[in-house]
Amino acid sequence: MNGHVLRMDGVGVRRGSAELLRDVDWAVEAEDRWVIVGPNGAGKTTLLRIAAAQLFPTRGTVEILDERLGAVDVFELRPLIGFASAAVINQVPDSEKVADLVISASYGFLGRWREEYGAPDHDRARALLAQWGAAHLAERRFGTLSEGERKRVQIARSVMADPELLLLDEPAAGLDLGGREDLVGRLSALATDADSPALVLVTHHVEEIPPGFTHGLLMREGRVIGAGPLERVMTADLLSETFGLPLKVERDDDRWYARAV
Ligand SMILES: Nc1ncnc2c1ncn2[C@@H]1O[C@H](COP(=O)(O)OP(=O)(O)OP(=O)(O)O)[C@@H](O)[C@H]1O
Repeated sequence: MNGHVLRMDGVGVRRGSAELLRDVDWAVEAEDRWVIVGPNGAGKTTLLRIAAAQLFPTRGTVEILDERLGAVDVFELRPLIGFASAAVINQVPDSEKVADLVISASYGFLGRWREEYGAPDHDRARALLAQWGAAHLAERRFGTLSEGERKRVQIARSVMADPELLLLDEPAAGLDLGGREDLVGRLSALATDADSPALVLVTHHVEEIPPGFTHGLLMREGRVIGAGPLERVMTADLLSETFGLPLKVERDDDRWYARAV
């Protein structure tokens, strides 16, 4: 690989007269841990879906794991990318057993449609559920889980296939304070593990940025407002421009906080 896990140049997405993304240049390297921060409708999920090889841009070029989007079979590429998002998880039938949902990711499927899973697959699925604090949910039906429980299972599933790029779309959305802090801690452990894949996490809240994340991409109205090392982009000026209101930004013990002034 040339060092980039993901590279976008001049990426734009248009739907009718709406510009969902405009002129996005972005590069993610293997050791990077990125957060994408921006208000509702900024284009974060659209950008993530391109990174997940789920959506083709209208303009620009995209390289994922050294393959050019548009010139590669996306069905070969997608199993190398972990993607935890509401859009994926909403397709899971309520009756799906949690352990089966996680294990089926080893072949890039949703639902346990293949039957030839071996003991190592089962062991890995159980270990991942334990790593994300969901070991006790393995035998439950997905439809019976709470929002926070679903998030944990979703992340365990997204790492099952040992991806080279892991994309997490708002993993802390809908969690209570204890659940959020627990998840931030687990994501921080993931971020600081040198064996982890390149990480990209989307959030609306700077308080949810786990320690160990290294870079930030700030988005507003489909454009990049700032991109680079976290300490360079998490400034009051750039975040105020991103959210369209004057903000005060503080850092304490590797966590970030923002409030209106
Ligand atoms: N097919 C479409 N036609 C027109 N506009 C669209 C279409 N699909 C998405 N949009 C708009 O594109 C914008 C970006 O959507 P996207 O889901 O990427 O934003 P987001 O930053 O993830 O938002 P949120 O934080 O609310 O999840 C939104 O304003 C959305 O309404």
